[in-house]
Amino acid sequence: MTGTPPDAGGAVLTVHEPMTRLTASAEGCSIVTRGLTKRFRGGQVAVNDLDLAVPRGSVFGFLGPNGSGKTTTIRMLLGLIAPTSGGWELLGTPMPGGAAGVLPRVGALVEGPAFYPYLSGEANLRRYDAADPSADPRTANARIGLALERVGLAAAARKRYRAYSLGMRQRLAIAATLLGPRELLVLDEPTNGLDPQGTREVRGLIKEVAAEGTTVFVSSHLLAEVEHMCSHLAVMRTGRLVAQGPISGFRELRAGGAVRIRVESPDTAEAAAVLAALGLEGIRAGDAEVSAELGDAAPERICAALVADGVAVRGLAVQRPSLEDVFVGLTGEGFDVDG
Ligand SMILES: Nc1ncnc2c1ncn2[C@@H]1O[C@H](COP(=O)(O)OP(=O)(O)OP(=O)(O)O)[C@@H](O)[C@H]1O
Repeated sequence: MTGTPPDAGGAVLTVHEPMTRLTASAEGCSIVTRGLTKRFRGGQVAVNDLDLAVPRGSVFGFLGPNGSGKTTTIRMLLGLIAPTSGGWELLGTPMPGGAAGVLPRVGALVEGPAFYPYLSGEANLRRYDAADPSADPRTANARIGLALERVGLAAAARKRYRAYSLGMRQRLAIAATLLGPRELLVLDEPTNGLDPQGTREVRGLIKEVAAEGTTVFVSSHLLAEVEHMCSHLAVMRTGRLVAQGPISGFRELRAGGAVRIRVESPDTAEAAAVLAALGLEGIRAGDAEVSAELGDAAPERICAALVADGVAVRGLAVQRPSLEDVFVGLTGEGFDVDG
């Protein structure tokens, strides 16, 4: 394989445009995929030639619009479905051959676990624990107690599941993934359907688990969520990886994006003409505002030119691109910013 080495925690952002091939080495990575591809019967290519490198110890946001292939990728990683081609490693071990040794060290939340509404949180976890052949029944109490403690449900352990809030239910689902010591946690859209309070709870919990040294791989279609939680990001678009790297790299991409000047005015045609006469590019006119790329122009000169031309200026703002703009540029689609 040729091309860019994987970023295993450095400051390099790989933007796959045109698609570049990672020399994905397992060193320093909890997850590595090489050319991972899934074509469903019927011809749909859900994941296309995916090269991921997830640094050990990272909180890795796997971001993409609905249908971009996140769940399919996660299901392949966990051995729930077989890839059409390509390979992958978990915790430095080639898969699927190493599954028996590796999967007990990996906690996963893909489809929400089925809990019994009339049983307590603790009793539900006990059922989960009992179903795990690798778990020693003699230490079940300690394991369950610790898992409940870690997700902040120790006080509500005896409450029935049906009395739990949405956030508590999801924390219990995460507790079920933490019944053993895990080096890697894989969570598919863990805050989907949660209210803001539940989202905060789960986000806080993920940060705590990561602070204890567990690598967390978390998928989301919500940009705002991963932005505040993750150290690294990968962005998917229709089954392909468009960029991956530390979040700082995405912020740099934003800093390098075009700064725009926005003029609020009822005289949009005149304002646009003044901006054009000043040599500004990328002019966009709306109902009561006009914007353009600022380039090297000084905002105060633009303001003076508008006023000198008799344009009624109601507002003037210099705008840096948001991280949202960066993603729209990478994926061609917007993300739900607030959920
Ligand atoms: N079992 C299947 N058979 C055929 N097509 C499938 C199957 N599972 C998923 N797909 C298709 O593969 C594509 C990727 O789906 P996937 O669920 O992986 O995306 P996603 O990014 O997780 O989206 P979402 O956030 O909506 O779950 C979609 O077009 C989906 O319709």
